[in-house]
Amino acid sequence: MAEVNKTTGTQDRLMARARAIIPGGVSSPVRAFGSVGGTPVFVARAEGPRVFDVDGVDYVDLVCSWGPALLGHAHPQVVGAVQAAAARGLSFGAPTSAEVDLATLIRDRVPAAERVRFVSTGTEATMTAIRLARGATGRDLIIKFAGLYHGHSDALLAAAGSGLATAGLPGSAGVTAATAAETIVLPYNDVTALEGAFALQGERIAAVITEAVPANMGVVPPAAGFNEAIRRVTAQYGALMIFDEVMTGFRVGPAGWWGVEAGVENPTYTPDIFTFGKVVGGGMPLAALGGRADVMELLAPVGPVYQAGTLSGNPLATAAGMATLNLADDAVYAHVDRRSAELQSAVDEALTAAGVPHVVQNAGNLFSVFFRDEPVLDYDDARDQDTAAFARFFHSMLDQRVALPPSAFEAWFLSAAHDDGAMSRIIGALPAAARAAARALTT
Ligand SMILES: Cc1ncc(COP(=O)(O)O)c(C=O)c1O
Ligand SMILES: N[C@H](C=O)CCC(=O)O
Repeated sequence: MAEVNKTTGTQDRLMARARAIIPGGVSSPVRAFGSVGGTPVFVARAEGPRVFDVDGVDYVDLVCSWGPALLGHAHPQVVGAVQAAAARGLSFGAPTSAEVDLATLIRDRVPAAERVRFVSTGTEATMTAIRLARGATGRDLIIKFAGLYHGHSDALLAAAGSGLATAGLPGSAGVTAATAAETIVLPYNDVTALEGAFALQGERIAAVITEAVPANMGVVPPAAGFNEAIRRVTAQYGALMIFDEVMTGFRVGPAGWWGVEAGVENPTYTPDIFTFGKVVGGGMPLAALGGRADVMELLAPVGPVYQAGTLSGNPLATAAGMATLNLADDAVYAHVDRRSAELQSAVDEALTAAGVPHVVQNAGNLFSVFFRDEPVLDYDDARDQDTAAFARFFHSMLDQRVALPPSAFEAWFLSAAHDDGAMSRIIGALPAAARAAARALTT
């Protein structure tokens, strides 16, 4: 096997070429290693729990394409379904039976998604959900929570998590003051702030959008009753509840976080609109929104809320999504849950042994590690961690051929393909990484 070469050679030459033609060298900022330093790993191929760089070095992958690879990379049946679809044509710009089948499968798993519309990215799904809520209510304002990320549409970039949290940015240039003024940002897990915002301007608020479980400032589980409180307050004021399951949908369980927390049979709460992405497209560009029939039927061509997409419902993407959801049975979720619990304990043990302040937080199989010793309840807490210690931890893991998300603000992802071999490499790497983090402690 090739030696790891993290500072010279192919990766650095590629990054130099990339920077000269692509801003920052990357197609999405969080990949750029900006907060951890060093050169990003250029991936040539991936299989099961591993990615292989352009020099042929393999890494056990805890990024999993930021969530979609629930079954592991290049699952033969998923790849086969995509190949078969490709042979029939790449894109038609016309309806297909595969879209109907996938929409039906989504509704079978999440019955509250009474109607489903396909788009290509999570950003489009949440952007459309906001427009739909405004169209349904005739109101302008929306509420989002600080540290939560819903993609990069103008309305949703204020105090956003993910790449903005990683770079320490409060929002984005290029968003007009008028747009920003229509987004109210509240602290997460704070029912009093939510009730206060509605008491002040409830008749102007179209929707509250929330991640089912925030996982873009690290994983911050909703406090008991918080999602129910959003449902209660929005219903009281005639606003809609948009439940962003782009990250959690079909990953934390067959019916996403809603299935885990509210239950599918007699749900304790039911959002008006759900957004899905990542796993639902099986690694291809596909996302969706779904929800109450009367609200969803406001979308064009039935209703007055316009939304469209040349590649929406693309046949390769629907084939990948269909194959993935068909394979994602109870055994897959049980495996990912078990591996996640195993890894959480091992990280905790290694960091404790090295004397590194930390807290491991999870919601189902979704988890992340904060380099601080107090629980994280909101974005202020999440930002109050030792990111320098994380950077050292990250690079030690990478040197030992384990690829973590290159940010202290992202979740770690496992898959059904993470077998004993993959787990033993990860767990074996943890003590040295924890000692490296200990040497970097700034507090
Ligand atoms: C919860 C959540 N919503 C929306 C998005 C946006 O999805 P996409 O990157 O596909 O636009 C993401 C991830 O990027 C996400 O994690
Ligand atoms: N946290 C983001 C999505 O969930 C990371 C993906 C990206 O923005 O590139």
